[in-house]
Amino acid sequence: MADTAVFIQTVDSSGFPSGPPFLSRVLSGKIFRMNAAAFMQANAREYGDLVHYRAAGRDAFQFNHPELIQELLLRDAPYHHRGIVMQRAKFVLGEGLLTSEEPLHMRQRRLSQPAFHRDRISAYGDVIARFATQMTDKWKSGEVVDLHDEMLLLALRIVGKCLFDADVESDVHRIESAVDAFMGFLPLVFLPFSQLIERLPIGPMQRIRRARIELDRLIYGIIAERRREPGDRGDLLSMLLASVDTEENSGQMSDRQVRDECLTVLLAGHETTANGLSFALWLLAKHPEIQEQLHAECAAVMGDRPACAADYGRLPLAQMIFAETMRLYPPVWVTARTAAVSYEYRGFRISEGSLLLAPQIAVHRDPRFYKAPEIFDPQRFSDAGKAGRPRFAYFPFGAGSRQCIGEGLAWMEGALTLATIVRQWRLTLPKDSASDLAVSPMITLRPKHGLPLLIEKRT
Ligand code: HEM
Repeated sequence: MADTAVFIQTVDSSGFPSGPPFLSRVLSGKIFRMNAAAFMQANAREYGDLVHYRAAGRDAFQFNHPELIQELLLRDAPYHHRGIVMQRAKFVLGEGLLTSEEPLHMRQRRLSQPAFHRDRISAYGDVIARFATQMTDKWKSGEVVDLHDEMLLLALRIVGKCLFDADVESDVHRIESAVDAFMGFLPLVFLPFSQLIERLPIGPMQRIRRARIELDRLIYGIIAERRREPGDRGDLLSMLLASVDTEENSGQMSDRQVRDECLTVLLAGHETTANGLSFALWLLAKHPEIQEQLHAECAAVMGDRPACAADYGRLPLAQMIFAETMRLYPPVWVTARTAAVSYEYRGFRISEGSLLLAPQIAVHRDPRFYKAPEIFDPQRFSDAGKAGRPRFAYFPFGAGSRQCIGEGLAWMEGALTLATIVRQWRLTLPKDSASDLAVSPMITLRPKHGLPLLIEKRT
């Protein structure tokens, strides 16, 4: 049995935990722009469970052990603000759930929560299965298809329909290019004087401003349409609008706030799920034996009919495949905070403004908690496989008061979409495909060059 006790390396001369030298390279932004995930993985391997370095002109602390992750995301949460990427993301997202601080965040979360209740998620299950079937009905056997594009489109349609009862199909390309523009913002955040750069008329900022205008037009359009035909449709937008209507005069929630929440959920709710699904399909193409096991599960549960919400609980292998995929390729690959105050932590001083980083991408591949961590093995998420593993060795949806509000929807989407595809289709890597999947760790972890796979209809 591996030694799983917390290991913090000897303090260096400056009174911090150990960390990588050549700080100037980190400061240059190059590491964060090109290589942040690999950098954090190397830190975890080489410097132990709490690593210190300088990044973006601040002290950065990297937390690499489940016990430390729990302390960071739960116990010490009152000492923290959002990470700097989310703080700057207000430029696009405003004060939505992802970016807002307490007490606004908690109030908005309470208002939004009913739309993500278990009973609502079951109702969304049938929408997921229907849209996934519509997608595969258009596929042609023997073609190589970029399934990342397909997953983005699917996830966007699902979130649009379930949470806004809106058909976003005609706006998909506008939304995607807005997301791309937004991702291009990430490298700028880590440059010195990044707040000044935001105000400059340079290419990436111009693109983001244009994207924001496009997104505003779309969201305010959906809101206006709903105001013309008010009523409770049981979705998130109904809940937000109802609260505007009742609280308008008390000034507690404005139209702008509804826009911020809608935009946040639209962006947070589709790119992550689409990336998770894409990684799962790639892993299934790479592991035909596991793909066949999933096909057998789907055939036993669904026979010749398409999936429906009620199948979700009967597809344990589909769920385990999605779980193991997010272990290896967590769509949110690092969870970040900044210290809102200075505080003592395990004998160290964390000063106000420090960056606090919990990298899923490193902890999920820690050999102390996952034997042969590079191997894709969905059985790690069977009851027996999970037994004895610390809760915070796996946190693809974060934890604590900021834990993903859409987690239930994402699990349902993951399992039902994989089942819909694999029941009828066989996926293989096209000839001459690289044996590794190139990934791009921006705000989310995404396949770098799309996901071209050969799809063949099963007979
Ligand atoms: C596989 C898919 C998904 C993954 C891996 C994922 C991951 C995460 C993570 C790690 C966080 C916490 C961030 C932090 O602590 O700073 C988060 C927050 C959030 N997610 Fe997700 N997410 C997924 C799908 C969704 C979906 C489907 C929705 C909505 C439809 C959604 C909406 C949100 C929102 C609104 C927040 C902010 C919650 C808050 O701060 O109260 N996510 N997500």
